[in-house]
Amino acid sequence: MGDGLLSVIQKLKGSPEQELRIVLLGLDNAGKTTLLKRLASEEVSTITPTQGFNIKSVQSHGLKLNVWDIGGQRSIRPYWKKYLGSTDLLVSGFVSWQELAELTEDESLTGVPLLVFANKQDLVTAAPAAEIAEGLSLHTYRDREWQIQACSALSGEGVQVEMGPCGLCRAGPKGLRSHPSSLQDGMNWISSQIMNRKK
Ligand SMILES: Nc1nc2c(ncn2[C@@H]2O[C@H](COP(=O)(O)OP(=O)(O)OP(=O)(O)O)[C@@H](O)[C@H]2O)c(=O)[nH]1
Ligand SMILES: [Mg+2]
Repeated sequence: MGDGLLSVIQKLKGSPEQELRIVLLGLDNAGKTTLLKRLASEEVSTITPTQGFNIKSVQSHGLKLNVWDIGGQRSIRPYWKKYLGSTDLLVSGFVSWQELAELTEDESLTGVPLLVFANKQDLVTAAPAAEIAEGLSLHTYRDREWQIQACSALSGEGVQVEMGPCGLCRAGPKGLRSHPSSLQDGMNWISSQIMNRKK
């Protein structure tokens, strides 16, 4: 973690509690509920498909993160946009670039940072984060901060991280770098993004 990020987090610790709304969106079976439960340090072995939505409040670096996990089944997708109002951060994964572009065009998401979790990295069949970033055309997102975070929500482990134009972290020679605990780093990134927005 860079010194800059660390100092932002340290500043956060001394500030009064702030509440943030984070929305998790993605196709069914992507692992959103598993990620939500992992973030809340809950058991992740018995999770069923989400019919509507789940909300959990997670404390991170003195921030209260109200995380909304929206079901990704086809029948629920038409309602996704109803959940976007007052969003501070959009977390996504496993949507097509068209779906992501359409979602992020929603005016309630103007300038809202985007964190993409490239989940299920424990599976040999998982697409690498760089491939997902390319598939989603993340490099074309110039009007918002974005980050792609490879992880396994099941194990809580992360593999690699690549960051967008925010400059908090420079990509390595292949556009990726190893990272020991990317779920936590994802939360750190969220905290720093929000802090910057609230300044
Ligand atoms: N191998 C592996 N399996 C995972 C991972 N994350 C989630 N899963 C599994 O994927 C399945 C779907 O996970 P969910 O968390 O229910 O997925 P979801 O995105 O909430 O799905 P919907 O609620 O239908 O939108 C479950 O069987 C999880 O155990 C992961 O990182 N690795
Ligand atoms: Mg779910």
